[in-house]
Amino acid sequence: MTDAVPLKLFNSLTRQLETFEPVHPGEARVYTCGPTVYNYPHIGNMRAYVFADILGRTLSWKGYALTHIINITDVGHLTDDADAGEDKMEKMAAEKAQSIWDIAKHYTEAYWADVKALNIREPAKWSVATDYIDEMLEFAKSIADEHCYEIESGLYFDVSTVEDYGKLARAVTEEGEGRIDTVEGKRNAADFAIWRKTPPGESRQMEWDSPWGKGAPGWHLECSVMGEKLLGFPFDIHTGGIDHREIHHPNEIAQNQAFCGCGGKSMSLDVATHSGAKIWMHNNFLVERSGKMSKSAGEFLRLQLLIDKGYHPLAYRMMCLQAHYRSELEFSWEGLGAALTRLKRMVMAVERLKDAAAGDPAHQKFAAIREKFDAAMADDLNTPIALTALEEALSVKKVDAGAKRAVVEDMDSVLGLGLFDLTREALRIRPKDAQISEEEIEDALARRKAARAEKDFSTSDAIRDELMAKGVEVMDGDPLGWEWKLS
Ligand SMILES: Nc1ncnc2c1ncn2[C@@H]1O[C@H](COP(=O)(O)OP(=O)(O)OP(=O)(O)O)[C@@H](O)[C@H]1O
Ligand SMILES: [Zn+2]
Repeated sequence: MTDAVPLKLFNSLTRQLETFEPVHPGEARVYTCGPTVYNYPHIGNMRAYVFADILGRTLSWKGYALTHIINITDVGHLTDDADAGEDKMEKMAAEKAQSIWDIAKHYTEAYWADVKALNIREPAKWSVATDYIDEMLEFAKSIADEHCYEIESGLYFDVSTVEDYGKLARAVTEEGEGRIDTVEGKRNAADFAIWRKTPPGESRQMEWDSPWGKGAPGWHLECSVMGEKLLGFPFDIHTGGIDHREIHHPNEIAQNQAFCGCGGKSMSLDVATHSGAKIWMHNNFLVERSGKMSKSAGEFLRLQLLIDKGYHPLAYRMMCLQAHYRSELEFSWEGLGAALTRLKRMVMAVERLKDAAAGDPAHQKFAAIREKFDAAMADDLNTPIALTALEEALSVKKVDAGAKRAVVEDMDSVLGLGLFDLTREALRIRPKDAQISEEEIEDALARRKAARAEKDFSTSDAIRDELMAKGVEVMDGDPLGWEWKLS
């Protein structure tokens, strides 16, 4: 743990790097927009949580007492973020002819499995949107008179009642009108529903009574309310994917301004605390050659697919860390393979340290490397550079193994690769469609080893060919000690 270099983070609201100064001394309170649990998360979604995890780990490492909240959206997120379309949860439940609660449970558990596999730390709380309906109604009531109006489809927020609406977004003012579906009776194109009424004659699986009739809360309201209830306004940092910078977060900010009573036209958003959170951070997208990875588009890449193809999930975490969170990252299988190899090398180097008792991380041989690591993380979470510092630490020669272990463990507590829990064997996953089991491979390799020991090279070669025919390539003298791979 170190606080040598002050932590600087990029605030999307001011578009500047800012030194982190906690609202409550010694504490860090972070809210992360969580998944909408209508489907499996794709690996692009998981990039958002790897990023939030790195942020949380860095704050802990810098010595702040962290309270991290990630919500689970189980109601209210429409198929179009800009306030149009159907509720994603209702739609999936109808398609699958299942209850929304079952859908939510299934996909929340699937998301948690990915969280675990990627070494993403558990937040202080997973706040589930439907557990906060009463609080949402209270929040909505408190801003309704001054900032909202009721029309047939629901209670709408009038964005012209707050100063600087859309400051966070880069595109809304130019594109807003064209992108946002018009709803009959809306005063401004960017106005959004904070309560959606159930249309007459219809019933929804999820609906609650409200002063504006039976219905369901708007997605933006949910995050404002859970952030306020669990962390208190203002809290330190609000995170999400870069798409949230355009609509979801500007709308949250508008509600927060209204709630804080600072929606009056004289209050500018330059006073950071009026937006509910001091710093708004956004990770860029994981993209495919064809564009942004998205599950709405049909086929998508799940973490489980990577595992089925023989890639350890932490290879994907490594891939994420190799890019800065604010850069786009293009997914490719080659890139994932390279990330796996890099992880393997680290795991092999760490294997030699496993027997050493952790020593003094302040050993002078590591001083410059530790400084580099700290400077990288403090520079808006520059994980690509931090990874190289970790590799440099691993390659320091003729040094006390205990000191090296302590330094590496400390760095890994920030990067979260779990190097001391991984083994070479654990990293070698047999693809699901492989024709041969791991035991069969190991057995063949043992027979081959025995044959070679007896200088029976024809048997040894025959076993190699036999394995090759089953898609397994024997790798004699592989510098990574891999022994075999699937060809
Ligand atoms: N391709 C991507 N790369 C990185 N982050 C992403 C990507 N797509 C979505 N996100 C982020 O993932 C998080 C979870 O999003 P959510 O569960 O609401 O999915 P979604 O918006 O319905 O997904 P999709 O847009 O793929 O249909 C959000 O923070 C969102 O900004
Ligand atoms: Zn949110």
